[in-house]
Amino acid sequence: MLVLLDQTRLPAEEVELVCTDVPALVAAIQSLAVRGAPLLGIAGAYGVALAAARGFDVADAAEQLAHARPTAVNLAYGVRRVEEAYKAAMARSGNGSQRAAAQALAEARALHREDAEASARLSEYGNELLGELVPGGGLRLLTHCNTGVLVSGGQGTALGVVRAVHQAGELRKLWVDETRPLLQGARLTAYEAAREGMPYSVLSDNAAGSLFAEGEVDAVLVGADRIAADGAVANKVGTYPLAVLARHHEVPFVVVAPVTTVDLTTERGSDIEVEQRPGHEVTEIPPVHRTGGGPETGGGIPLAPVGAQAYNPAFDVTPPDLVTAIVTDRGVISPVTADTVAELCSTSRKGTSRTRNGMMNA
Ligand SMILES: CSC[C@@H](O)[C@@H](O)C(=O)COP(=O)(O)O
Repeated sequence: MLVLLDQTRLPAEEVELVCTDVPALVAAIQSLAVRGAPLLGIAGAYGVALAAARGFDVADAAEQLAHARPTAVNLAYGVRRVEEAYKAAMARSGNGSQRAAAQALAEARALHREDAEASARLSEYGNELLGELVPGGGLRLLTHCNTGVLVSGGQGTALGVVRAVHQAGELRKLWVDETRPLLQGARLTAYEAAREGMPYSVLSDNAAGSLFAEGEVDAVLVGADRIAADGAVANKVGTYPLAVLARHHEVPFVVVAPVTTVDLTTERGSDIEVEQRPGHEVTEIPPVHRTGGGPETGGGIPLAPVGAQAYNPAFDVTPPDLVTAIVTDRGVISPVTADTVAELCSTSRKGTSRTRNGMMNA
């Protein structure tokens, strides 16, 4: 079985969600009980291992899991990687499905461990980059959605960098966008920031403009769900307006993501499939415990007339020219162009990679 922390119940309760089969895990992914690009990859990987261990149809399980949500490329990456390991082990051992199941689990664990290692490098490189972009320390950082330990095998992506800045004694303020409609910022990032003792404030998403105008933001740090070959970045809806604000106010806009989030098979940002979610997430305040209420409602407190139509994309796409830098576990991409993305992706994991201004990271 797979035991997850149910993120829909945070910060009120820390409740475990036990998945004993693939449909339960698919439901957990779709309800955002488990969410965030790197964690989706890890969960998908373990989901395939679970299917193998329990004797389910692994190809069918992989298909269901890979398509549970469309935007975060890490989900399909994790699923397909473990599926391939299982298939290769089956081919080697004939009918030895137990051995193949063990191989699938080993592959999921390897992916989990690699994500933790990648996140440590992201924190290090991101912290270094901020030191260059905003010299002098005492940083006021703005972030969107949730990108910390809750979504990673390690410290996370953007919030992992914030944590490194905080541990270095250089975080003056973390501005936490509430991240409507599902409030991953107010519920989850604030939960992590509080546990870490960070100085933070939650703001409504539409207060970000006045915060920039008052000169209160030194840099924006966000994660990514998919980075296209042209450097466009899909991330939680509300990221693109922050990038526009950052450009207008001449504030660095930095994306932090493992290289597994770069999808060279998606040529342009406009090719990225953006998940559309149910309207009731916008038109209702969600109940902590879903009680049903029919197809038109999510069982929450109505904010709009029942039956109101809603526009509810889960993500938006920020064009590369608005991105100051992408911090990856292989180094920093800046400027962000199709060429610099391709160059970074072509470097070997253990090799050196060019970073901004020709500097090198080990
Ligand atoms: C490290 S997480 C990067 C992204 O996955 C994160 O910013 C995000 O958009 C998560 O969206 P969610 O819909 O909560 O899964």
